[in-house]
Amino acid sequence: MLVRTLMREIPITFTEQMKLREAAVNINERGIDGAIVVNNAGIIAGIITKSHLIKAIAESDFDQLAVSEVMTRNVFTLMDSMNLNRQRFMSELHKYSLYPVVDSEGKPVGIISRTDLVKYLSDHALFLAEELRAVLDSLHSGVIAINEEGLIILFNQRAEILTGTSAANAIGRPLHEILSNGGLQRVLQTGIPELNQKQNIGNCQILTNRTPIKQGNRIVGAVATFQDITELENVAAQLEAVQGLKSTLESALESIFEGVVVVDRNGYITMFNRAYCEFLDVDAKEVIGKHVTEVIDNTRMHIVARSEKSEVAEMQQIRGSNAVVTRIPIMKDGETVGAVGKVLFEDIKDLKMLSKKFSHLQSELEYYKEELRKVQGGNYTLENIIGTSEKIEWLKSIALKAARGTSTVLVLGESGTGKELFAHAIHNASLRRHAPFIKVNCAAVPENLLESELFGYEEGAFTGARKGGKPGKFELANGGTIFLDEIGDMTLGMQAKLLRVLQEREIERVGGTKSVKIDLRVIAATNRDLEAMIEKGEFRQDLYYRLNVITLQIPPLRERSEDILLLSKALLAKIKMQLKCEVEGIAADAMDLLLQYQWPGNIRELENALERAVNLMDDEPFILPEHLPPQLRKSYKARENDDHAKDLTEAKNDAEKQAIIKALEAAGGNRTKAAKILGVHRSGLYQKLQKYSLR
Ligand SMILES: Nc1ncnc2c1ncn2[C@@H]1O[C@H](COP(=O)(O)OP(=O)(O)OP(=O)(O)O)[C@@H](O)[C@H]1O
Repeated sequence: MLVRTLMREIPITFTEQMKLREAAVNINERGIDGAIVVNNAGIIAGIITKSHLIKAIAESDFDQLAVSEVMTRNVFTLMDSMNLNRQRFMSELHKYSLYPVVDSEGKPVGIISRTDLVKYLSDHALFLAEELRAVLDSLHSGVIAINEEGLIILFNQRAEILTGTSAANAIGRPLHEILSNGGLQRVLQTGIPELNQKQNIGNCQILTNRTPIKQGNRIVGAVATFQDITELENVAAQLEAVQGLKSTLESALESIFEGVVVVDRNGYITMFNRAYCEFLDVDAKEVIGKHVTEVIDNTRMHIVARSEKSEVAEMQQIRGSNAVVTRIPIMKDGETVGAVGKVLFEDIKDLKMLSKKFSHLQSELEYYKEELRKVQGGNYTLENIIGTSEKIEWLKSIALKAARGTSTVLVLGESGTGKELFAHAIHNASLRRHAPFIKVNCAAVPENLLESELFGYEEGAFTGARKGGKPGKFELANGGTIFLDEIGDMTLGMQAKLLRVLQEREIERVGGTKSVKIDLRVIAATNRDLEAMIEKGEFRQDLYYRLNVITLQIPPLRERSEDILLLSKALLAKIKMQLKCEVEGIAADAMDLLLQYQWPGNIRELENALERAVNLMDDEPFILPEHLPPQLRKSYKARENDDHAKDLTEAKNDAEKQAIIKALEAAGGNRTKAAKILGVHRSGLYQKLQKYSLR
């Protein structure tokens, strides 16, 4: 339109029009998409292709226009490529000063004066330049271009943001002053594009494409586009982490033996592990995406996926098995977004088997605990005390009563009669049974160590004292029972200290300065005659009274021969288990020997005799007399020959018993008075009363 208007406004002669038409036709015939260039006077100045024309205008300084020169240069280039006669064209150039215009199809559409052409094109080009600038600035990518000399000629807004440099500051300056990375300079030199290059600009991760700008084959600059991929990289890193986690979880779920299923909020399966696939004989690919009710019988997963309540260890009939399952809702931001289900046991039978195995293991554990207790010094109860004799039954009943309280108990009796056994049994029948039972053998600990053994010591109390000190047995037994065995062997000095503990119920460590309250029950035992010791000044009477609150006088085995049979059987069973041997029992004549023997070593001696016998046996099923220790056989013969002596002892015992009964009658049942009548100590009378079962 503009061209047509211009044509009308520019006066042109008919001849000129003809000439122009001729020239235009020439161009048209050659099929060039371009324009004939005429000068101010309408003389044809040349022809120009559209692309060259735009370039020529872009490169021109319109204020000091040298279009004709530019055009001339381009025209010559064009003419050369078109094989046109340059001479002829040059002469035409002088004749006309007009610019004809052809359309994109090469048809001449008018003429334009040089001034108007320049004006038109310059208006148009400026518009183009502004439009281009707006486009470049709207790009999310940074664009930087340099010219042949490496000077920045293009720097869009995004490049300003990325580099923190304004375009005004950057344009015209060498690239390296703005960017440390010399990639663009390299591309300018090599002409080789560098695509998808990662680099850091400031804190941003940038993806760069660098390409050379070419004119023909000549590199006239280089352009780089920059894309900020920091966010993308962060997202990618997060995605990678999530992917890693997902695959770890998946492989963990795959490798466990229990079947696991995961459903979304609507009950559609999103995960189904290998174990579940095997259980149901299905393929994971087939079931994922299906509704859980289509895959698992009697499932409640879709219900749990909408609730907030877990269902733990529920029975569920799946493929004819009574499976045990657990269903747990998956919560996200306080909302249920799905559920995870787990088959704990494919069949309840497995659970039963497991529970059987468990109880088996538990009983094994109990067995080992029991064995350990034995190794650690026995843990007897009243039931372990064998014997049905009246004396033993009575003692057990007293022991039970003593167990209910906290009073000190004194256990008297010959060696091996079971004093320690009773001490244990009292502790185990008492409320203190879960607290420690601490035994101290007063005869076994050297005198100079007994004090620190019982009371403990503070650090630095004496040379060789352990760092940090050491608690004594009293402290260790706190809350429980301390069993002072062989109390008769304690020195008078220690007796005084023990008395203080019993009175004040507090102890002080050796080398310490503060007292510690203790709560314990004391059970003392001895095979010595404490009263005789008191008389000789070897045992403190006051301590004796403190200890002698409840006394258990354990009878020697010879005074309860009715227990020998039972004890022998029980002890033999114990020995058989320990030695892992087969013995059917004790032959009658061997049993006679056991029954008649006086057993100075009491039950310990009986146990040893039986153990010896078992070791001496060959293939005999029963213990025979010859397996028993010689002293038993000897004493049997001696006894046969010594019936009179036996009668004498019995007669003596009978007389003693009668004398006590009479004294008690005379004293009206008052034991202190009776003891005085008999001329014995009160405790001596008590012992006799127990001996003759006179209650
Ligand atoms: N009534 C009983 N039933 C079963 N075993 C018994 C009985 N009495 C004692 N024994 C066993 O006899 C052995 C000696 O018992 P214990 O050590 O209790 O005697 P004691 O009187 O404390 O001996 P000592 O005075 O030498 O310390 C132990 O092996 C114990 O198990």
